[in-house]
Amino acid sequence: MANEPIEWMDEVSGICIVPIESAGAVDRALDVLFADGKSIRFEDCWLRDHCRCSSCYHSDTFQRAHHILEIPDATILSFEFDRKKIDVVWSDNHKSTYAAEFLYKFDYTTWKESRRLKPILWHGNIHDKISVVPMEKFLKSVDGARHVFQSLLDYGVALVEGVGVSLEETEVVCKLLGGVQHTIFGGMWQFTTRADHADTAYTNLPLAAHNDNTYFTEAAGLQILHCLEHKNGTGGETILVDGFYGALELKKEYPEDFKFLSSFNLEAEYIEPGHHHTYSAPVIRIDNETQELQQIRFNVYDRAAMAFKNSEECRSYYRSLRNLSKYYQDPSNQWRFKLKPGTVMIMDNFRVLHGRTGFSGSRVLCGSYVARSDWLDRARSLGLIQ
Ligand SMILES: C[N+](C)(C)CCCC[C@H](N)C(=O)O
Ligand SMILES: O=C(O)CCC(=O)C(=O)O
Ligand SMILES: [Fe+2]
Repeated sequence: MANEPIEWMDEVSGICIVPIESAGAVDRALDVLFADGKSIRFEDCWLRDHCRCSSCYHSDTFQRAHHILEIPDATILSFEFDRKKIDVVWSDNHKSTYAAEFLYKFDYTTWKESRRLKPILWHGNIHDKISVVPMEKFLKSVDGARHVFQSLLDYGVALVEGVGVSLEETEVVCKLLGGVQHTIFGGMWQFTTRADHADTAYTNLPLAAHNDNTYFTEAAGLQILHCLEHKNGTGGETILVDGFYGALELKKEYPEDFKFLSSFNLEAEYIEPGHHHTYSAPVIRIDNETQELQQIRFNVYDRAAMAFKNSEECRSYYRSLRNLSKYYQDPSNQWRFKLKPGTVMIMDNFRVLHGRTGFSGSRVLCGSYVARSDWLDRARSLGLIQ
């Protein structure tokens, strides 16, 4: 009798329950069969923890009401179901109701898939693929905002044009993206060749493609750059490259190096008077279960001096970083363009690497960071991700 459907329903929200005898306990789990044929097993501990009654769950704050130690280890005494819900009576006489739509979301494969970000890999010039949204639209319409965030989710880059050429106007963009993230560099920053911080960004030297903040426990989520002026000089071209594309090329061609960079904790540091940040983590962060890419933490300049446990580890470090660098330094993988006053560039610092060519003349940029949690919060509120 176990796992035999009692009844088939004719709609996805219809549910059909079968008691199971797994582990010899018919009352320790429910098998719920949905009309589309999907069957999901819910353990009784999960069901009790997910009771949505007003004493178990505050529907106004969306928080559980009980500490995990207070949730009784009760068993299911009886249950009833119809197409829309299951009513459960527990051994301590508590009653719970579970809506079919609620339960349906917890099919593991569907749930895991719904949480997956789906970056579109790119190399070379992607000007025609990314969103270039006028400031007015970004500011005033949900549609405009969705375009910007969708482009960030897909390609890790978006442009907003028609922005007033000032730090204040740029700040409006940064706030709309989730809010200005404060760091040792400030909130909104403006920089030129004056050495306001002990960093090569504040010079006219070239910067090879890199991620910022590899030395923070949590790197900035987005980096926003707006070139306010560049006069009496040349150079200063922006370089962007998809960190995920390079990492996956490495995985194909040098699987050992991919393995090394996704497991070895590389230390990065930032030092200036009064500050000393360091952080150790893999250059390529992946989801251990799905193997999906989560973050690239690549900055050849901000690497700390390190000791290695043996010569093999030391040699792997240099070999794998050089091999990964080849993809990032390959001009055919890069998108190079000149930032113009009025166009704000936004990039996903967990994925896309940025750099610039050396320059002469007076070049002034402003911008800010936005925390990853804050921009994903906006994207989620706009209905673009779960
Ligand atoms: C604030 N501003 C963006 C101008 C500079 C950032 C500092 C750059 C640093 N080397 C890093 O890569 O994290
Ligand atoms: O000057 C630029 O275009 C970018 C410099 C840089 O890497 C940074 O500000 O993080
Ligand atoms: Fe940078």
